[in-house]
Amino acid sequence: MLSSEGLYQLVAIFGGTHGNEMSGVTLVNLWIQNGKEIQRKGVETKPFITNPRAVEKCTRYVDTDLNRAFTTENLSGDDLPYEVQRAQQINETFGPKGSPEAYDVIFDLHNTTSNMGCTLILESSKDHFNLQMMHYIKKAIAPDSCPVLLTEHPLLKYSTSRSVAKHPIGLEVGPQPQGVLRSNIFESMRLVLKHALDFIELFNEGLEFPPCTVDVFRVSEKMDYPRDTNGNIIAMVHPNLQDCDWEPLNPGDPMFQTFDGTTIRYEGAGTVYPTFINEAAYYEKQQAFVTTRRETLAAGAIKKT
Ligand SMILES: CC(=O)N[C@@H](CC(=O)O)C(=O)O
Ligand SMILES: [Zn+2]
Repeated sequence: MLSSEGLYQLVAIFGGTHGNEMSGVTLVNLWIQNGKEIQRKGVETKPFITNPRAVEKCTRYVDTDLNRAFTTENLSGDDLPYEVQRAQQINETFGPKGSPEAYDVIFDLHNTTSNMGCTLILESSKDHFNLQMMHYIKKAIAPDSCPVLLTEHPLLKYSTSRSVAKHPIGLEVGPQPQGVLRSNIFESMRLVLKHALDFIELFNEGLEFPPCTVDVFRVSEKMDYPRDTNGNIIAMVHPNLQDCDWEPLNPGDPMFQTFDGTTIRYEGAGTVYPTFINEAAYYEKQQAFVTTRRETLAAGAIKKT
């Protein structure tokens, strides 16, 4: 049985890791003013704006993407774009990454322009605490769905802000345009967070969570837009694929549509489940969507000692 020690859980809620993703920015600012909604017995929860300059400018970042900046080199380096300095400060306050002093749990609140609904992002298939939490949230939110995206991948994994915590959890809710607040998206993010904090409180009170399984979508392949030799995009996401995050894409299915109306089809080996379809922030990352594959993960029992 996996267990955790200590009198209380140290929890942080990050908003504004991307300054134009308004649900997290707004919720965190709300909770900085009045934290009653996020208080739980035996849990210390700190709401925190991770990239205040980007929030001020309502832009994803100022110099470089903060949610890619938490690499070992960055965290010890000293040439320093704004977001790298910020990464070092965040690592000091909420980490150090990989150390016993690090925060137990960090929720990092994001919005996407993709039609992903309310997605939980898991970084490790071996994080039984997070798997148990996600199992709890999925049950609490049913019949609404709450897909889990597993970003564990030898090449596609990236070094997130939340990765300084022992148990990093990304919350990705969409569709919502950059710089825009939509009440439905805001409220669904808030509700998932409520269930997540309830889970931590129950765990902290000594409740035992029996073994369980969690269905996840594991990141498989990054798909770029078709481009000409100058790097310019020559096709758009096909209308049959647009907004169809988490739905099966089979070999032969339409994937892109060129400006003269030609269909480009998916030619992979088997069925995949695309997500982050047409995410605005990923044009600069040469990514039209990612494919995922379904998997069932097992979580062992957990109980606080
Ligand atoms: C649209 C967006 O910003 N998504 C996040 C996903 C994550 O937090 O893992 C990112 O690319 O950093
Ligand atoms: Zn984001």
